[in-house]
Amino acid sequence: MNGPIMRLDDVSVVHRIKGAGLFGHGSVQALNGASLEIRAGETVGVVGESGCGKSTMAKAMVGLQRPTSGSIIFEGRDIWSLKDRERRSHLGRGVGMIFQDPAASLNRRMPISQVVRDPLDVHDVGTPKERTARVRDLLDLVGLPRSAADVLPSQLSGGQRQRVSIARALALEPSLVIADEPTSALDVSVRAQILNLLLDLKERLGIAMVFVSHDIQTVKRVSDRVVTMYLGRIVEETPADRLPELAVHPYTRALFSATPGLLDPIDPIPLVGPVPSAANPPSGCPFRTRCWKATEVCSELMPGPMLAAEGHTYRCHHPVPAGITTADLAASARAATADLVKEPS
Ligand SMILES: Nc1ncnc2c1ncn2[C@@H]1O[C@H](COP(=O)(O)OP(=O)(O)OP(=O)(O)O)[C@@H](O)[C@H]1O
Repeated sequence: MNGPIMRLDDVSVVHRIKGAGLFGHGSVQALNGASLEIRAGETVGVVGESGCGKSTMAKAMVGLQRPTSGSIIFEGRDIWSLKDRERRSHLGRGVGMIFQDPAASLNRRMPISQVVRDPLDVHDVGTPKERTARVRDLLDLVGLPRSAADVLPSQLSGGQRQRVSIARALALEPSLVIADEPTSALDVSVRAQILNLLLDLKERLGIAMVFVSHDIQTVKRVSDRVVTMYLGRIVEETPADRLPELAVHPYTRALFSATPGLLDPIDPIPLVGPVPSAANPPSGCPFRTRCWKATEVCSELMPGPMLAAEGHTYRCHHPVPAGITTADLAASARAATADLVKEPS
């Protein structure tokens, strides 16, 4: 299958906040007009600073967050137009979710065998005997000893618990796994093991994956395509092997320029000030208040998606021209923002 297995079409999520704003209420646009396609077997990485909407998008894809507008089509069905029960069944069978913190996402009173078996019971898959055998296979698949079946999550290490989460996410043979920071709550020593397990299983089972992470180096390594988000918007979608030097959005360049190990020498592009509040975003392009290339048009108009190359789209009025290195960009950003950016003391 070459077409997308999941398609997001102009998806927005607005949270109402009680007790905020002049009249005792306000809103946060956590996701703003996100459009994205996920194809069978591919890995799409999602990067961006804290609060840019990565988790909100992931939750909408897996059925945990209803969009305020827009549609999400998974395997031919518009998931948010389905009745709750149908949606749970369609997504539950087709999409697995791996959360950041396995300690919080596993029912602490259930023995591991039941945690892994739960999706099979809920979706009434196979006979009781087949379910028991499937749990054994899943524990083998994720490298847990069979003795782990009888213990509680609290009796396992963090890495082992994340193996349980992976087994549970794979129980119904999904075609798509959404992994939201799957290794960041783990000890550094086991992160690589869990990441390698996830990638190995994804490859062997031909699953597509959405990989949300702050760890930009890892995202680049594991992804086919990388989506950059800023203040609820997807601002660039780039084939991973073109990163960082062929990214054309100033924000993608800035984000990657501050990541050790990608450019030698590392030369961070300075940005002005913090990320604005999602409750009160700037007009036009949300990045313009921190962007050294911004002009008047940026405050008036959010740029539409534009095509840089096959599989490479961006939303920017002043994309970085081809051939400009990050070092050149860092120099021009420093010159443009010299009086605005405070050097760290
Ligand atoms: N339930 C909620 N109610 C109100 N605001 C929310 C809610 N969930 C998220 N937000 C806000 O929506 C925005 C996007 O949040 P989200 O968690 O999706 O970002 P993120 O990129 O995943 O951040 P992080 O990397 O820190 O997990 C943030 O401003 C956040 O404070």
